[in-house]
Amino acid sequence: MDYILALDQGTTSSRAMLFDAKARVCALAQQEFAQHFPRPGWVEHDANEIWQTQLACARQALAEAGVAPGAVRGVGISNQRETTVLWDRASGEPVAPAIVWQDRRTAEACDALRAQGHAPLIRARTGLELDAYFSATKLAWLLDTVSGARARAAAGELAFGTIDSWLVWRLTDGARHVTDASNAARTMLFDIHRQRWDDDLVALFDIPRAVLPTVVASSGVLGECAPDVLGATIPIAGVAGDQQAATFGQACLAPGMAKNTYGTGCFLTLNTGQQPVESQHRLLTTIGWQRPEGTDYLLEGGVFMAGAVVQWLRDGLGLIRSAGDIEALAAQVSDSGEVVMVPAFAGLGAPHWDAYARGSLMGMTRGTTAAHIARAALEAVALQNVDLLTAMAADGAEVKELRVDGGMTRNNLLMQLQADLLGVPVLRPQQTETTALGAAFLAGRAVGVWPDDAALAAHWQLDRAFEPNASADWREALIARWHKAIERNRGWADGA
Ligand SMILES: Nc1ncnc2c1ncn2[C@@H]1O[C@H](COP(=O)(O)OP(=O)(O)O)[C@@H](O)[C@H]1O
Ligand SMILES: O=P(O)(O)OC[C@H](O)CO
Repeated sequence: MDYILALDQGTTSSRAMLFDAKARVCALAQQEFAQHFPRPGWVEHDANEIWQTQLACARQALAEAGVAPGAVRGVGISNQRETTVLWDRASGEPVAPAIVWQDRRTAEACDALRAQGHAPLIRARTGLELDAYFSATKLAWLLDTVSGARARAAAGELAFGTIDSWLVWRLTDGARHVTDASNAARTMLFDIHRQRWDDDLVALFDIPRAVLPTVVASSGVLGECAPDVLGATIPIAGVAGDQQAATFGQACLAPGMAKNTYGTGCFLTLNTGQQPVESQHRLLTTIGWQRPEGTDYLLEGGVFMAGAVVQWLRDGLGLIRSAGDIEALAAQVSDSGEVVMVPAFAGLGAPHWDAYARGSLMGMTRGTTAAHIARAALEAVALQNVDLLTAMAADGAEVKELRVDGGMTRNNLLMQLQADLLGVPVLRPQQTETTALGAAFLAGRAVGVWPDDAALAAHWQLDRAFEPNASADWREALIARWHKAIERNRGWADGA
């Protein structure tokens, strides 16, 4: 039997999964690691802890499955994107804590670049919105702030990478300093059309070239694990950012196919084939995966708060004891009693991009209960995705059905609400570990475990389809009320 080991390095935990050639999970290991919030708006990770937890999970998955490392045909990596690591090439030690994608410390630097008129160039080259979310300003901040870093970087002593680069560096014992095109596309330094580092942007952010990794394909052998890391010289054969990997794992391999991942936030991606679609509605254009046969592009919309809203109802308000309880609570009422929640706790992402919006609950009366608030929270998650799909449609990219994954998709009420509010079927597959599966697919295709894309698509099995089943009047009323609430939230925080 052939095996592929998938490493899924997420924002809050590292996971490793061993898949067999039938795409079945043979073992799964997971370890959480520490989140550091040294100042308001700052989010940091210890890159060494990321590596240690990831390595421990990989070893544990192999041990639990009882599979000899030599039987693993390839390693695939999917990772939290944008998070920025800068390390010393000689010692292999990070020179500072990793700056996480959620970190807002460079928001003002982005405001200044916007005021200088750089946003259109950035969008044209990278497909991205000028925002602190992406790696470029984080890397510039590290180079400016860590003593001596810029000079050492220019002298070739330091290496920059997103988490994929960092893991490959450690897996290969420093032999390979690479990133795949889907991760490079999230740095705000990469020309997604020519598929190379962009000279103008590298100059704009004042990044020494020597610090950048070599960009490689998302599917293809890019190096080998050093023998003492996992006990054999296993090829590293697939790498992609986690949302791109999940799109691949959902077998959204043809233009027009879309998936939405409901985790802490929501990330909706639509495959637009080998043509990048330039959004006129503030969605992101990004590389899905680069392969020898070509590059597939995605349109992407991300919202910051989805499952995190449920966590807030649990931990912040104490309305529920566990995340799953929200379904029964919200089902006690047939509507939210006209209560609207705008979950802009960390500003609003696509398509609104308002860093200064803040969360609110509106429309409450003396009759409002916890059940109404719970229902409004689920509606808010679904309504944020309505805005994303509407923006995609306005960009000429129609979504006819939506494949879903992530922890929140267990919630049947939310899935039905989503279908009703979108007006398209929502399809939940049996295999919801799509991120790791996508990394395994990318690696497995490269080393011949699966002969073609049709073999991947054959592994997608439906668990349940949620069909839209609501009147247009109901839908339009909810969406109109939602937009009214969004308008009241814009620019709420000081500094706007
Ligand atoms: N039954 C449920 N209903 C609503 N939300 C849920 C449910 N189960 C889990 N969640 C939410 O899903 C999220 C976990 O999903 P997961 O895919 O593991 O997220 P991530 O990978 O971003 O950590 C949590 O934020 C949790 O609040
Ligand atoms: O680690 P996740 O699953 O929350 O994903 C994070 C995204 O890659 C951020 O862009």
